[in-house]
Amino acid sequence: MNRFTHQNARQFLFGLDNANFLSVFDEYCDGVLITNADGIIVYYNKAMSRIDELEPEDVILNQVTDVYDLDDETSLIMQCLITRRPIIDKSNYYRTRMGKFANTIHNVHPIFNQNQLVGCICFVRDFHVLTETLSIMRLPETQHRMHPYEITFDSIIGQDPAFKDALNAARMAANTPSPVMLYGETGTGKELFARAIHNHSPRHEKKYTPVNCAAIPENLLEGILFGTSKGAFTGAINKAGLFERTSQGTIFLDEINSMPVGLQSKILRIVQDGKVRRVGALKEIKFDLKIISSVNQDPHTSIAAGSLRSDLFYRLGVVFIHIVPLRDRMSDLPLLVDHFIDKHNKALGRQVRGAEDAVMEMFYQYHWPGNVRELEHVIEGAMNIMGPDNRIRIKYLQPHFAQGHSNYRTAGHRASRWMAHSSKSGDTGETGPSDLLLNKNEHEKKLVWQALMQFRGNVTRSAKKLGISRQLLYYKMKKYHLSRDQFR
Ligand SMILES: Nc1ncnc2c1ncn2[C@@H]1O[C@H](COP(=O)(O)OP(=O)(O)OP(=O)(O)O)[C@@H](O)[C@H]1O
Repeated sequence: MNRFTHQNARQFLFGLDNANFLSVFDEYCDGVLITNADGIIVYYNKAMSRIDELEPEDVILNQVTDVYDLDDETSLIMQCLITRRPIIDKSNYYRTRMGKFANTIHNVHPIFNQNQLVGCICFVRDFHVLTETLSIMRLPETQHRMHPYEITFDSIIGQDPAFKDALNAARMAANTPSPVMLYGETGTGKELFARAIHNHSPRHEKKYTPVNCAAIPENLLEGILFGTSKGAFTGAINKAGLFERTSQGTIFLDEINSMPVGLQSKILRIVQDGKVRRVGALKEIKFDLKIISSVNQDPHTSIAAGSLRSDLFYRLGVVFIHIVPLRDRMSDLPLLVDHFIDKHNKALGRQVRGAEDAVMEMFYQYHWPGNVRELEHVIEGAMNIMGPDNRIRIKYLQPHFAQGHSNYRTAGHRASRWMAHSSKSGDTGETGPSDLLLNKNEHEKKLVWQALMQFRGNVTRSAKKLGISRQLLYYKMKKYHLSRDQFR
């Protein structure tokens, strides 16, 4: 018989006077479990007891590996104690020794007392609710502020040649059943492309299901995608997965390179067979879907790193579309800025006319790690605080953007595209400190380049911006080996 109580256990771990804070956890919404340095459970709250369906009295002062059907390798608590490092947001699928299965997210932290490891504290969030609903799909971004059905290729802004190629490829692929893989950094518009493909496809009246593979715990993903069958595991119910439920529509597997490789092989098999089998079921069910997937890392790098199966890449990347990052299509900046000002004018009932030159200059010089999404947020943020003014000015930019911009410049990336261009054209951009003429030329070339970039090679508008005649601008372009086509 277990003769220990909570109070004994607290004393066991921390000593009498230091354990009063533990009462905070008694009613805490998530499970909380504390062990000593040997993995002996010394605290176990009510939420934990509900998740495991075990009584604290049966658990406290037992070894973790005796309570759960886990060993030193598979128990996150034991791993935390062995490595002495925290384990953050790790999904877990475990079984208690009494046979209860649980789907959880674990956060486990080692506890040190004067540099001595004395135990660990484990916070456990129950994901049972998710398995019940099986509807963990990512909702389309609210920022679209456009009904998803309204997203067409016309709502995707960009004239850059590589970007237009991507749009054309997507437009053509919308009419075929072949899978499409979108590759682009965060915020480049992958979801927008996926939605436009669906809306242009013959399947547009059927369902469109976006699934954020990175956001769903590994152990739930299989059931969510393929469905579950009663008896597959304790508590499992008959439920169709998203492949089945999207019948004849389009499924968008976002960030497929974050999906566990084991599950990637299953996806490959079912895509090849055109049939899906619910977890724990014998019967296979046919499906007919357009599959769009996305990767946010160069697939060849992901394959080399082992996070993407090459066979899946070749299967799903039949049509492979690269969406270029914003920093590589800066000629689209004016268009995008106008588009977002217009969009937020409508949303906020404003009449903002544009951004002042200094803002555009700043935008050109920035590297936009968050791509178009970041640009939109910067504009929206400014429009929220500019009062009745009708131009976006530097003072309205959010401090974090100004900070990010300044960090980027201080890190030596100033006008990186400019520098890249200078070195490409054989001009290193380096000037001796006393070489005034060279410095002047360098500065002039930079201004010409920026104006042409801003107006996408339009000489009349660029000359006007620079305050010089068109003839003089042509002369300067010749002098600096710049052609209009470079900026279109
Ligand atoms: N070319 C574009 N034209 C208009 N809006 C765009 C464009 N590209 C992106 N956006 C806007 O930027 C935001 C982010 O786009 P989206 O969610 O499609 O990016 P993503 O590549 O899927 O990002 P993540 O990988 O982080 O999910 C959305 O609000 C979208 O409307």
